[in-house]
Formats: sequence, structure tokens, C-alpha cells
Amino acid sequence: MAAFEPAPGDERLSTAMLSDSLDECGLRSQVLQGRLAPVVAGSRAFGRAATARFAPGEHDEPEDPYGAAIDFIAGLGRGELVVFATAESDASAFWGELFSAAAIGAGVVGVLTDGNLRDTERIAALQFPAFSRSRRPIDYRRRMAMVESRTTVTIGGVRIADGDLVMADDDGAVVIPREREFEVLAAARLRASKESTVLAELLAGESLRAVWDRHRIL
Ligand SMILES: O=C([O-])CC(=O)C(=O)O
Ligand SMILES: [Mg+2]
Repeated sequence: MAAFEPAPGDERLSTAMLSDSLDECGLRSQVLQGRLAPVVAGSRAFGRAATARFAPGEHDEPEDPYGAAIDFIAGLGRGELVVFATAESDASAFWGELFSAAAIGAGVVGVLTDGNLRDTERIAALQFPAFSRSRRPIDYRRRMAMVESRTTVTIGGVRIADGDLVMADDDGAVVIPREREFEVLAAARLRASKESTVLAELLAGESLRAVWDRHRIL
């Protein structure tokens, strides 16, 4: 799968702009329910989902207890965003400092999970964008197991296929289905440029009514 290369100017895109653009394209249920919070306020990640799913599992391979995760991380590529679906499990953490370091080394842009992170102070120090439902310092070994990877998962009520574009920021997370990304990205880039104009006009003192009537964008 081709690595996702953000275009110049894509740093202006936000989850809110993508959500509006998805709405315009008739995709009205692509925003995750519940806000997955960033470890560091102001974090933002935009990349192709690399998905995996965890489920309860006490089985252990003493020789290679983290084998599935190690293999999954070994397969990660530049521009990918790790998505761990856990059915909102509180049984353990699923990602920490060392997985983050390996992901950074592979050019991964962030991690998003409906479970827990740990080592969060260290993840912050690495400046690795990480978003989760919660935090808990407990290891997943003999509690949870990676049961599937590179498949379609569901987080926050939204299906995420491996390779879909995902963005997370302070507001939450949105998913752009791969087969519609050309259209949604075009709409989002147009919206970002119009919003810049609207912002400048409002800051210059024009009335919201006049600016709305002219651009019909908010
Ligand atoms: O939660 C885990 O087992 C992973 C972990 O601690 C790390 O990546 O440093
Ligand atoms: Mg750790």
C-alpha cells in the first residue's frame, strides 16, 4: 500500500474540518464516539491506519510472550498510524514507551487505542502522538492478546479498515474510508483554504453575518 504523504498545507487540516468534509460527502458517521484523549494536549496525528485487535487471553508463550506485537510493529511503515482495538478493555495497557520508540524508528505518526496506554510521561518525552480512552500501568501479558492484525476493527462505533486514513487531535478522531479519500481530502483542502479567508475577515472586524453570506462556511 502506498505510504500516505500529506500535501503541503495539510498541517492546517483538523478533525473538525475533516468531519465537515465527510458530512459534505454524505459520510456522516465517521467520527469516533467518546473522545480519545492525547497524552500531550495539542498532539495531532494523520496517517494510514495499521490495525490490530486485542481480546482477553491468558495463554502465554514464555519464549516469545510479545511475539504478535513484535511482528506487527516490525511490519509498520512510514506514515502509518497504529490503531489498537480492545473493546474498551481495562484489563491492561496495550502500548507504552518502548513500542513508541520502535514505531518512531519505523516512521509511524502515532497510536490510537480505545484501551489504555502506559509509560505516558515517557511517551510525552518522546513527543510521539498517542491517543487513548484511558491509562493504566499494567502489562497485557497473560491478560490480553493480539488476536488479529491488518484487518477491519471497530473503535468508538466506527469501523476502521487497515489502510483507511485516520486523524486524531484534541477534539477526537475521524476515519476517512480509503475508497472515498480522494474526494474527502479534496473537500477538506478546499475547506481549509476558505476557512483561512473567513478567519482573516472575521479578525479584521467584518460581521459574522456578512462573512457567512459571502462564503457560507463555518
Ligand atoms: O504495554 C506494553 O506491554 C508495552 C510497553 O510497556 C512499552 O511499549 O514500553
Ligand atoms: Mg514499557
